[in-house]
Amino acid sequence: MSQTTTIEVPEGPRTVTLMNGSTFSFNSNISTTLEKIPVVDAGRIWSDNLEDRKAVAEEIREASRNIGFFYLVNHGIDESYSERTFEQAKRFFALPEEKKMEVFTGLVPNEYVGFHPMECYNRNGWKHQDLSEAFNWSYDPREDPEAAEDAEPTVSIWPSGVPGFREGLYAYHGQLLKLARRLTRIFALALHLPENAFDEYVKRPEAGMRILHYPEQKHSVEDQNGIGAHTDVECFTIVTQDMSGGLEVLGKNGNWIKAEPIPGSFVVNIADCFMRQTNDFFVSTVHRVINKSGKERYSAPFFFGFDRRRLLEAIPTCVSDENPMKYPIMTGGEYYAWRSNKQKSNNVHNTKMAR
Ligand SMILES: O=C(O)CCC(=O)C(=O)O
Ligand SMILES: [Fe+2]
Repeated sequence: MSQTTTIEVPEGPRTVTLMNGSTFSFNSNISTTLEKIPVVDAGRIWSDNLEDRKAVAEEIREASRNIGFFYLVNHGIDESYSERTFEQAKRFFALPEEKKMEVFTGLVPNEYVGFHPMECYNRNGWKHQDLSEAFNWSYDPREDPEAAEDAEPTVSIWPSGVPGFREGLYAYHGQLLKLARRLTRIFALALHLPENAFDEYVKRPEAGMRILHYPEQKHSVEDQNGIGAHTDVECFTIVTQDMSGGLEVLGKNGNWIKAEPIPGSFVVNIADCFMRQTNDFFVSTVHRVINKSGKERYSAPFFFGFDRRRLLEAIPTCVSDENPMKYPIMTGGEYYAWRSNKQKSNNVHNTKMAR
């Protein structure tokens, strides 16, 4: 999600500066499956036995500190929810551009919600704009079966005259909320904290979601991304991808690793707030999408983080006198708004509108 700009390096590795301020390099645009993304069996996260939950938490701990990505299989969410979401995505993206622009993201300050048109960002400053379009929506307590009484919604904008669109998307969102709250408990165990350590932080979570459409790649992979290399903003992301492939993860050695689709699985990745709060113990790994499948690709990432009213403080097991907190402390709300505005300021439609 975050925006990036390229520092031109004529030959050798390409270097990119991320929206969170850090810089990374990669060796070439070739991606392989030589390195493997770990597969975690989610069945045990629902076990009544604490030892089972601790065992799966240790697997997630290792994945989160080493590569920052893992597949989650056997998660228990019926596939009909993702199928319905992809049907709604196909329907929405097929609408005329003027209709989609009725919910243009530029209409909502400080939030990342609404429609992000095709080729409106160029996250890595490549020759051609990123070849994807997206629609984002956010947390609404009316759609959360476990909502706290005082929970306020974050604004979302919905297109008129598209019956079933909002309902279909929130049906899946509600299922993912339940899974994400459970995973938050497992992440607490993974950080060697009591299982309920983060419960208060996700009663009113930051829980935005998006549907994305990537047409078939038009230009060379040297000149265009589907979504350019970036890191996500919140604590962790749960991605549903179709069977097209194209999601790539940057390994520590600077090579791109393919996150090949595993039917019925999620791809889970650590995002920047968790990296900050764990003082870099968990890695928020750079990733991108280039759709070389020869067909349209659809995906649905769910971004989960802590209550925006709370401070993003250091996690106690990740700081010490020898290893003090590296990041300034601010509320979730301050951090999310800063990132949304930074990303959206690079939307070419905003520039056009300002002229
Ligand atoms: O489409 C995907 O598989 C991932 C998209 C993504 O990384 C994002 O929206 O942050
Ligand atoms: Fe992402």
